[in-house]
Amino acid sequence: AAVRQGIVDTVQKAVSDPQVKSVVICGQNGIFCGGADIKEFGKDISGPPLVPVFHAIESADKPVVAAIEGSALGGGLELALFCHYRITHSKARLGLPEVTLGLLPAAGGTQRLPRLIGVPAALDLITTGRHVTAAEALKLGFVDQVIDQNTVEAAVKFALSVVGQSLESRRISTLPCPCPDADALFEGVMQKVRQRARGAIAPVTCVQAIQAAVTLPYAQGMQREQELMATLFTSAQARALQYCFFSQRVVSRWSMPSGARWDTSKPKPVTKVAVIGLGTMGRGITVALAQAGLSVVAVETEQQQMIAGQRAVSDMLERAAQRRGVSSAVYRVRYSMKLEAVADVQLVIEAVFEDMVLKEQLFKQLSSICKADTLLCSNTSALDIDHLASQTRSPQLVVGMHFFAPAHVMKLLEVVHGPRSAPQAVATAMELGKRIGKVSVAVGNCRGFVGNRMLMPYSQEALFLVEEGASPEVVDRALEEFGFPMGFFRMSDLSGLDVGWRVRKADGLVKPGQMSRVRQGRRYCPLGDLLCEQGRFELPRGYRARQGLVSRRIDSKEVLERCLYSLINEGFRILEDGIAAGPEDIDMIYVFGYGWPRHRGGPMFYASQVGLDRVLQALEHYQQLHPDVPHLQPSRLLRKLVSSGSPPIHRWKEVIKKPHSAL
Ligand SMILES: CC(C)(COP(=O)(O)OP(=O)(O)OC[C@H]1O[C@@H](n2cnc3c(N)ncnc32)[C@H](O)[C@@H]1OP(=O)(O)O)[C@@H](O)C(=O)NCCC(=O)NCCSC(=O)C[C@@H](O)CCCCCCCCCCCCC(=O)O
Ligand SMILES: NC(=O)c1ccc[n+]([C@@H]2O[C@H](COP(=O)([O-])OP(=O)(O)OC[C@H]3O[C@@H](n4cnc5c(N)ncnc54)[C@H](O)[C@@H]3O)[C@@H](O)[C@H]2O)c1
Repeated sequence: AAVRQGIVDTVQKAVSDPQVKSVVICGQNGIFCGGADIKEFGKDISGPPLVPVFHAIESADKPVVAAIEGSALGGGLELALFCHYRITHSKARLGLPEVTLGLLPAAGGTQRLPRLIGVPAALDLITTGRHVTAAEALKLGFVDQVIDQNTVEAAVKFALSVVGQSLESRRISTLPCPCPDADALFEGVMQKVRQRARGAIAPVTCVQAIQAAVTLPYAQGMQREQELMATLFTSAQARALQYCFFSQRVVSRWSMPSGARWDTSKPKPVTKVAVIGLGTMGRGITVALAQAGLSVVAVETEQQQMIAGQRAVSDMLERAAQRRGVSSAVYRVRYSMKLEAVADVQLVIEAVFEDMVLKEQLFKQLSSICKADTLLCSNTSALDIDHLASQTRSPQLVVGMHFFAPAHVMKLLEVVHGPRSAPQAVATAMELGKRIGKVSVAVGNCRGFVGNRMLMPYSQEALFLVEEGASPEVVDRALEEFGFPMGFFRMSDLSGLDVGWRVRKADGLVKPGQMSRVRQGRRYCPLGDLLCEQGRFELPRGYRARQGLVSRRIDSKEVLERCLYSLINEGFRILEDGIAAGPEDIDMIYVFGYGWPRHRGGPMFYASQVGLDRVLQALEHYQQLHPDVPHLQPSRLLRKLVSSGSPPIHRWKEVIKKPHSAL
């Protein structure tokens, strides 16, 4: 509000003062403007509205120049689009990211950008919300000059040089918005955007707003933009997406149950890293590290794997170099079949088979080969980090760095601390994650950590539903309509059914050829094991007949409630155990690592929106029907929150109060 008032007052003064011949609008401290203050949304918005004053800028009879440094995003770029000229520093980033917040650019962005750069380019920028470099903005035609010098000085010089020149062609509102074959274009775009949006409404509404720029005169288009914004502004999806924006920043301010925190723990400098194992994960991790400019030593003991791994890493780095327009020689990766090659690195990431005996042995070896202050990290999916730490001479320097496949693409990194992990070790792993572009979340040590631990009840429910009569397609369809890119069964097929099979075998759950539906004292579905044993895919019908199970019709409501609420229930247990510091940590893990639809804000935020009492009631209902399924037993924390009146999500920590560590 204060910035808006400042703009209104100053623009009015500058426009009406005859002494002023031209005007430059700039930001402070090297940043033009990040757009509207998202924290104001959802509250009563005070202060003056911007659009009328923006129009006063455009209709001024003296040149107004935007001097863009740092960022011009959202309302910031819209302000610049009302200026007559835009001078931009080469390092600036520009864009209309409102769609990522569940909104549309409502200060004229949807009506003005297409007039300036054409409808197809505007559709791309506004429906994806992507940020572009100054060079791309120049190429697209929405900035006039890109410079490397002092932007404000250059803009002032330019503004003085154009005094007296006609501004007619510089007023975007007066430009036409040509779009040949508009109907066909919008039909095609709408179809693509709907598919990509997976249920998100903002991208679709952005297309409708841009269509108004083509079909309506400017003033009516602006009116339509406001009406469409009003439908998004108070939507649950906008709330969820804005929660994600802030949560992504909250999780970087990590803390440990011991009280250690991000702002009191200094990371160690890391320049040289080793990756052990060049399989699926080791390859992606090597690429992610090398792309961030780190020197990497990759160790693999199997000749064939070494050849295949080296080729895969080189190909990925070659493509990355082409995209960046540099030589692949900038990436520093050395390969070795001997573990001794890692002797001088500052940090090791182990990515060998998921086998505790193998990992134990490797950590013992690493502990004697590496320098005493080397950080030893494991990419294990679920194994006990503390046990691995106990194999080394410096257990305080052991943490989990749990990447997600493909590791050079997926944004999530779980940094797992054991009871003995030093705050500096956690700080170093978190900092390294940030450097390689990951959203890093610090979590406690337990089986499966946060993400995979919550996935267990979810996957079991998916199988139980098939036992009871749903087809795998019915389960997947419900989950995909909810917004997951893939349902449980498609995802299992893709990652390989044998992955979970091996984990269940290691847990002693698999009994070859046996059909018993109770294992280790609780309900169990052996369908996945039977598929692996027999290499067959159309099992459920015969299996149900042999088990004497009567098939029933299951609707998508039950699929969602059982799969999602059991996953959420485990999330509450994780909070209770102090494994995750807060609901934001769980939500960011699910959004960035497990394809949870961002416009639903993550599982814990979703539960808060559905209503905690409704989640509790549903769990109690299913628990009564399935008393042999412990994960349907509502967690104590969920009950406690409901009996405390279901406080909003940002106040849950007050109810959790003293999170105790289960370690
Ligand atoms: C700007 C960045 C690129 C900077 O990145 P960097 O990595 O340097 O830093 P951080 O990301 O860590 O950020 C530092 C700090 O700042 C906070 N922050 C950043 N941006 C914002 C922001 N826009 N608002 C609030 N706070 C912000 C961030 O949280 C950090 O804080 P912390 O406490 O954690 O340290 C990067 O930050 C970035 O990308 N920011 C977001 C940029 C963005 O998305 N901008 C778009 C905003 S939406 C917008 O601009 C809308 C416009 O179109 C204007 C619309 C006009 C208003 C219309 C209102 C009409 C209402 C009609 C409905 C009527 C309803 C009815 O009828 O009822
Ligand atoms: N695949 C996934 O989706 C995924 C996701 C997250 C975490 N993880 C975890 O990452 C680890 C690796 O998984 P993966 O899928 O990459 O396995 P993988 O089978 O694809 O690769 C493992 C590699 O390690 C090599 N290796 C075995 N012993 C070694 C040793 N002593 N020294 C050097 N190399 C050795 C093997 O030859 C193989 O190339 C596991 O702990 C797994 O649980 C996997």
